[in-house]
Amino acid sequence: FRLPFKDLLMPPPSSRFLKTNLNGFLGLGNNNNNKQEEARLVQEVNLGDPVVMINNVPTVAQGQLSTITLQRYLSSLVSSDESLREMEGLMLSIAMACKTISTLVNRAGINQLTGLETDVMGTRSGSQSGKGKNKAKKNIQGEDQKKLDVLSNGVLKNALKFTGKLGLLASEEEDEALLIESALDSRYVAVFDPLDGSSNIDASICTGTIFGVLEDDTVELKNEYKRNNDDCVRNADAECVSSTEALLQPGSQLAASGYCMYSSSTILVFTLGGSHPVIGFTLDPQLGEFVLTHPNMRVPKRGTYYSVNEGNSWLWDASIRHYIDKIKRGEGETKKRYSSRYVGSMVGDVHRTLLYGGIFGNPGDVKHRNGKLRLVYECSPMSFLVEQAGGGSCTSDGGSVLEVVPESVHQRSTCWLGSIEDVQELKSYLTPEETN
Ligand SMILES: O=P(O)(O)OC[C@H]1O[C@](O)(COP(=O)(O)O)[C@@H](O)[C@@H]1O
Repeated sequence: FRLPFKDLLMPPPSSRFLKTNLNGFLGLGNNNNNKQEEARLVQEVNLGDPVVMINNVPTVAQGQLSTITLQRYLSSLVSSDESLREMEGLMLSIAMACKTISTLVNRAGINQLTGLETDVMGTRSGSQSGKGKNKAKKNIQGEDQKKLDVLSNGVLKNALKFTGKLGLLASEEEDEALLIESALDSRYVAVFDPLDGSSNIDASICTGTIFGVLEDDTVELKNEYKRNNDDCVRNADAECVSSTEALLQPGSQLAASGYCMYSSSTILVFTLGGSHPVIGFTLDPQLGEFVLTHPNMRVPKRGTYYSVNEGNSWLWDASIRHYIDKIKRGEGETKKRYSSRYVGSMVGDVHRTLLYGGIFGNPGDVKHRNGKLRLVYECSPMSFLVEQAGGGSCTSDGGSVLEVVPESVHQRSTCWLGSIEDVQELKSYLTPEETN
């Protein structure tokens, strides 16, 4: 069956999807008891009894995990902690956007959504053909934007705006932070990379969405708005741009962070910080719902994989080259030889590191001192998540990623994260004086 294109940008209609297609998927004929079975399934996955939580970790009988949808998990959390109600709305909107982006990514080749986002240039400047030349659009960091970068950005931006729970947002694909006039009183601000690893998108290699939610100093936002006579500076899309510092908070201040990985499965992994676990939900294509698959993700204390772009090793600091050399020769603390695993999509490499352990890094080098990754919407949200799962993270000078105070929304930062013992071993190379 084919979904008309416009439906791709609409929130995936889980129950309608279920109603129209479950029979087909489950190969059920359409007689009465199948209808009852269908109704029971809808009932159970969406509403069901409150989820039993021990220390905020959903605790269910084996084999029952997948009856817990994201919606059910969040409503159970809110039933025991009303202060999470706004976060529930935000997470459900982020999940809806990720479902939509997952569909866009899966069908990119079918819908001609691969390739670069372009501008038609020079029609008037007397070009012979009279036809303009397509020129790749670039984001503020000078990177070519993929069509799916721009589409995913639109999907997530609108999903967050529509919640009415966010006063400010920043994205890798937006030159400036955007003030949401209709929600200046809201409690939260959000940062995101709508499609991370987009250099892999046209080859259908895993990509992902990274997000972070911070508590907001609303007064600051309102004052800025007031200072502009209840108006604001607007960008080409008439959106309010903001120069407030509400987004420039260290990662340790995050109220929630996570990613959604688009790969052989679509997996949403996040934490609400504090006493909440790092938890993972897999998109069930039959139900169109995220169902619980990873109730309490913990990074193994030690791994046997390193994940870094070794193509740049000749440009690295000697201490980093020394560390990687030692662990791959089996001359590190464990005397085990480490294997290299590198997808080139941070979300994919971090997801594997969260599950299997080891270390992922974007170390920076003599050419790019601060590496390639952005602090506010890549390094901080991912470090917050990995540390919440019992792992570690640091910058290439051995400092804490989560304590770096951003000076600008798009600033880059070096970043290492993974198993706590692996990060500590790396730090012993980066700051020998501190560790000896
Ligand atoms: O090409 P390099 O230097 O290995 O860098 C790869 C890194 O860059 C990224 O692709 C940056 O992501 P974007 O696609 O969001 O710009 C990361 O996903 C990945 O870890």
